[in-house]
Amino acid sequence: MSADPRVSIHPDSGVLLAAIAARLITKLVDTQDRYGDATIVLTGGTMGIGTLRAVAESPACAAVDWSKVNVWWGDERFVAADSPDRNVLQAQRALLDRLPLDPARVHVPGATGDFETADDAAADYARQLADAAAREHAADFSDSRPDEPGLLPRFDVLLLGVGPDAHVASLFPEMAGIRETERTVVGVENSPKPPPARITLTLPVIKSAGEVWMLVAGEDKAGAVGLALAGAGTVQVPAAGARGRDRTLWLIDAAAASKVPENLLRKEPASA
Ligand SMILES: O=C1O[C@H](COP(=O)(O)O)[C@@H](O)[C@H](O)[C@H]1O
Repeated sequence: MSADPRVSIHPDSGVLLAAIAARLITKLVDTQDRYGDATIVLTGGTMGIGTLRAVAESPACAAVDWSKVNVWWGDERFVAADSPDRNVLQAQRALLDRLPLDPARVHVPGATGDFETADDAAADYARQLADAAAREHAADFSDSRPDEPGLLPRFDVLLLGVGPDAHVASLFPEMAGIRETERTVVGVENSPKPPPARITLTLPVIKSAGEVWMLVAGEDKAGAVGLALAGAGTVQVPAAGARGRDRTLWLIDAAAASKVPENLLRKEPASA
């Protein structure tokens, strides 16, 4: 089961980032109230890193118990650990370095110094996922947690940027990664967007998240957003397939919304 997309449009990218940060902080606080901890899957790119900067700037940032936040990445560029291209490094500089995170809860995809190929790093990240899921399920057989696919931890909110070609994470149109249905993580060796080698969660994993938030700004993304929301095929338009089980929220600015189908544009704001 997955939730149909809801669209929330903000006037420009500055307002959008502030709104996303406010939603995210609220989501993490609410989730910690319910479960004691909260799990977020981060994304790189303009909006992904911009969101982290906006969280860092928010006075409400301290409302979250960051020591009980589990952090994952939806994708990573397979480059040296200290490369400025690393989504992890950018996220650390934008926000994570200044938070009292528990290092055991921060799950970092591998870099070139540690693994020979992107596939090797992907296999390691898949193991990290499976280990976390095993620990989570062993600790909590009982109660209120929703049913989970066997090999995955609970993802409360998974953030995704969208490329002008409609890629999400490092799942690119027409490439092998977007067709993957068995593995949780795959290596990418020939990404059309540099750098060419990457590690990415696959679509079934993205769809296991409770909430998937699509963060998009700019006119160059309008075509991709319009196609995804019009229900294009997932292999051609990966963003069309990214959905959460409970909520799929498109948080976009007016420029990115210019080709959204009329029937999806609501007068009232999307419900929280
Ligand atoms: O390369 C990547 O691109 C996407 C989208 O980035 P954007 O700058 O066009 O917003 C990003 O979500 C992904 O994490 C990243 O590796």
